[in-house]
Amino acid sequence: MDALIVEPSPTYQRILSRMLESYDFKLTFVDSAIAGLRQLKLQRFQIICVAMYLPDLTGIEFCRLVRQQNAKVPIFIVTSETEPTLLSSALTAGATDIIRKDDLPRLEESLHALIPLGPFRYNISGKALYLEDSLTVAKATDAKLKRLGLQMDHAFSIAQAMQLLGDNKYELIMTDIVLQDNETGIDFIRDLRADSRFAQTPILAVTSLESINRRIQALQSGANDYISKPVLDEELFARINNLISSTRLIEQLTRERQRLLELATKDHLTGLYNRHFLTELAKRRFADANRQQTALSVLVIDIDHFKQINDQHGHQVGDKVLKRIAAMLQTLCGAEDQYVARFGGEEFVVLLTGYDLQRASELAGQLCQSLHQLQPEGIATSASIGVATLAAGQEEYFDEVFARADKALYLAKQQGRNRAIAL
Ligand SMILES: Nc1nc2c(ncn2[C@@H]2O[C@H](COP(=O)(O)OP(=O)(O)OP(=O)(O)O)[C@@H](O)[C@H]2O)c(=O)[nH]1
Repeated sequence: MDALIVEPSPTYQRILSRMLESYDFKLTFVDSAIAGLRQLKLQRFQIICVAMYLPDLTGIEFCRLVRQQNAKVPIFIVTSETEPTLLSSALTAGATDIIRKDDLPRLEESLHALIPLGPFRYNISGKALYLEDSLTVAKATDAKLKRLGLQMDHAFSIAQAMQLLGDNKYELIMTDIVLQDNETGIDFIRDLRADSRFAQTPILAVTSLESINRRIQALQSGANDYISKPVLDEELFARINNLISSTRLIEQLTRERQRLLELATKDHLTGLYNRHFLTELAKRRFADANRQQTALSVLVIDIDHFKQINDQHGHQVGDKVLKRIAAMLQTLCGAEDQYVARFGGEEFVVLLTGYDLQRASELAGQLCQSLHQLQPEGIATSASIGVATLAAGQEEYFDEVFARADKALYLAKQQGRNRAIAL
C-alpha cells in the first residue's frame, strides 16, 4: 500500500512515517501541494496525509483539487489548527478526517477503520494494569488493548496501582514515566521488582520519544521493554504480544523444570525425597559437618512386618499405609535442618544436621511412638529405627555413619522391633 505525505515539517514527516510504516505503507514525501498533485498524476495512493499550511496552497485547497480527480482516496489533514470554521471547510472540501497534531492516535483509529489489523493475529487474553495520570490517554489505551484482547485497569498513582495489584492478577503492567505529585514510573518499576509477587510480570514503560535517559533508567530499574509516545498501535501490539508470550514461555519452562526436578529428586509414591537425592545431599552435609566440626545424625527407619500388611490387605492398601507414614514423617521431620527420604520399599532415612546422638535418639524414640499410634488405614503398625551420629569434631563420612545406623536398625529388629537403637 502506498501513502502520500504532503508535509513540509521534517519532524512531522518523521512522526507520520513511524506511524504509517507500522501499517506496512510505502511512503512518498513531498513538501508542497504542487509536488503532491504532480505525484498523484504519476502514481495511485491508498491514503494521503496533508498539512494544513503548505508553502504554496492550504491543505483545504489541496484537498479540493484532489477531489476533482479522485473521489475515494482517504485524505487526512494533519494540523495544529483548532479553528472550527476552518475545520468544517476542510471537511466540505472533501477531507476524510481532520487529525490534530496533539491527537495523532486518532489517525491510527481512522486507519484501523480503513485497514484490517495487520498481518499478525494475537492470541492474548487477561488483564493489564496501566499507571497513567492522564485519563484521556488511559481511555485511548484501554480501547487499543481491548482490540488486542486485554482488559485494562487504570491507576492514577503508585498507591492506587499497588492496591489494584494486591487484588488482581495482571498479565502485563504498563506505566507512564512522568507522573503527578513527584512520582515517577521508575519508582513504580523499582517497587514492583522489589516485590517477589511481581518478579515475573512483564513491565512495559511508556516514555516520550526524546527521553533516552528515562528509557535507559526504566530498563535498568527492571522494565522489560519500553514504547515511545506517540504510541503506534501496531508497535504497541507487537511489543505487548512479545512480552506476554515470552513470559508465558518462561512460566511454562519453569513449570517443566520444576516437574523434572521433582521427578529427579522425589519418590513418586510418597512425594518424599528419593534415595539418590538424599545420598547426594548427605555427602555434602557430611563434608560441611566435618569441616565445621558440627554433629550430624542419621536415622534409618524400617516398618515392621510390612510384608504381612501387603499379604493381608493387598498391595494397594500397603501403598496407602506407606503414604500415610511418609506424610507423618514429613510432618515430624520437616524442619529446615531435617531431611526425610524414602530409601526404598518400606525403608526411610532421616538426615538431621546439627543433631548429636542424644537429640537424634530422643527424636527417634518419639517417631517410634507416633508411628505405633498412627494406625494407618486402621492397621496396627510399628517401626524399628537405627540411629548413628557423626559427633562434633570427629571425622566420618555418610557411608560409614549410614552403615552404623543400618546395623543399629538390625539390632532393633533383633531385639523385638518397635524401638530405636543408637550405635
Ligand atoms: N505396597 C507396597 N509394598 C512394598 C513396596 N515396596 C516394597 N514393598 C513390600 O515390602 C515388604 C518388605 O518385606 P520384608 O523386607 O520381608 O520386611 P518386613 O515384612 O517389613 O519385615 P521386617 O522388616 O523384618 O519387619 C515386601 O513384601 C515388599 O513387597 C511398595 O512400594 N508398596
